[in-house]
Amino acid sequence: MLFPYYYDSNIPQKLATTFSSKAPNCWESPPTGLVPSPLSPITGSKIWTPYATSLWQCSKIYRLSVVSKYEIMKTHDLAFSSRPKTINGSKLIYDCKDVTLSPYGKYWRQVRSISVIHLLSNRMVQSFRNVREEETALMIENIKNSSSSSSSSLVNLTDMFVTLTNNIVCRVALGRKYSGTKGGRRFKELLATLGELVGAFNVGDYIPWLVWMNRINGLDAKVENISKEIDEFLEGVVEEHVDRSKREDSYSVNIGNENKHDFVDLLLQIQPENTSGSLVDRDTIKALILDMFVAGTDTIFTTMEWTMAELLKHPQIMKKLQNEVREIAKGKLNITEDDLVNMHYLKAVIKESLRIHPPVLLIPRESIQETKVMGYDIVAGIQVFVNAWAIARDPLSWEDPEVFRPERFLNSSIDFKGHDFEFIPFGAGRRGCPGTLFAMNVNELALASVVHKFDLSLPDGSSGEDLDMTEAAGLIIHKKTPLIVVPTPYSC
Ligand code: HEM
Repeated sequence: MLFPYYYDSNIPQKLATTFSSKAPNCWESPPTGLVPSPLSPITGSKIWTPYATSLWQCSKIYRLSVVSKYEIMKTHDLAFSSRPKTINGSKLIYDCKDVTLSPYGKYWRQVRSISVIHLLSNRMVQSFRNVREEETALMIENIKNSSSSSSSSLVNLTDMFVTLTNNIVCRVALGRKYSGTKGGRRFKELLATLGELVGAFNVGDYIPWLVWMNRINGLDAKVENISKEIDEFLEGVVEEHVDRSKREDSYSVNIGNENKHDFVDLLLQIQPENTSGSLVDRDTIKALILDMFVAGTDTIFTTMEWTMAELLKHPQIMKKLQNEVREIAKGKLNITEDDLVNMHYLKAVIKESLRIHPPVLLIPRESIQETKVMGYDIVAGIQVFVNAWAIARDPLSWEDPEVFRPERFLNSSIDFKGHDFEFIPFGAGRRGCPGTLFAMNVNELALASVVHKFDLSLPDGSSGEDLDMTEAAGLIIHKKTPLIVVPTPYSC
């Protein structure tokens, strides 16, 4: 007989970290911390929940995840290569026609490869270099202007990072910025709500016959309104591109020529070839655009925000980074991407930030076939959460895991590319993040430019130790409070 188990190392994270060293080796004993949810027989839900009654059991759940990360993401990567289809995800993202939420299969392979070829490949990412450099220079100018125009010289750095990432993704995906327009500002707000709703708990996913409750508690109405507004905005974007393409004489891809064609242009080019049973229909185009915003903007600005917060908390690390950046960029007005190649400490700082503050606790996977994990039979359709947060703070893999110490990456080959399973902020395997290169290019340039151009301090002379490092709840774990700083321009 097959028993479904639900591996959840996410509950409760901090407790689990504290007690993990006391956990017995779960290879030797059955994972008693994982038992069927007492509700399962009543609800008929396929998901069985952890039923931890003691701290010891919590720690066992955690240990299990430490071992099973290889099992899930390497040994049985194919078996766990799908995503659970949720009610909110289906309603908000065109029936999960995007890359992130679509179930494993031919369609997912096709849309993932389209997104990589037309936006996320090394070649495409390099071709957007001018966009990154222009937008970063603009952000630096804005920081300078905001600090001089406000009497208290305070600057909301979180806002600056949000605008930067939004503008970059808008320019490369949609061909222009929308931040100055009313529609663009509303789209930004809608994306924030959409992010919350995609990750929000929907009782119908777990207890299907209680789905009616969403009509009473207002969730259904909220989801419908948001998806309608987002669809109107995206329709407008696609129509604008269709009109433009009709006017252009030649409609060939020209990556070398200042990205004459953006992501939407390229998606529209694919569309006519597949008229019957088209894989890339209008909804797919809108879903893929949305995917790039949902997966690509918050994750990037969150990394910048946490990195900067840790630098403010650790002035010696900030100084060491500034010395590296200012030495390499000596005599230059602006940092270019060529300068980044030799900024080894910068790369170590960002890695350490991703280790201690991974922006995503990994998106759930779902089993597509019967498989045996660690001696346990798992049926198809079981959700699995791999907790990147807990894994990257595991004392069995990391010395002083709670300490922010970039030096640990300096003489180490450990990278985030999905081969070193103690550090997987971008996931691993078939469903690993395809936007890693895109994200790191934006992150490195922005962070290096800020520390190059400014000395930063906290308002009212407060010290880094006072900085609020509380994490906000949600799919993307950003800082609960925005990062407000006092920037003093540094004369290069
Ligand atoms: C620091 C920035 C980023 C982080 C930390 C991050 C993290 C992740 C993680 C953890 C996953 C799930 C991996 C798994 O299940 O194994 C993922 C998936 C994904 N990411 Fe990212 N990501 C980042 C930036 C981006 C960017 C910039 C884009 C695109 C513009 C992007 C597009 C995607 C997509 C499309 C998927 C779904 C892949 C699939 O299911 O096949 N990400 N990301």
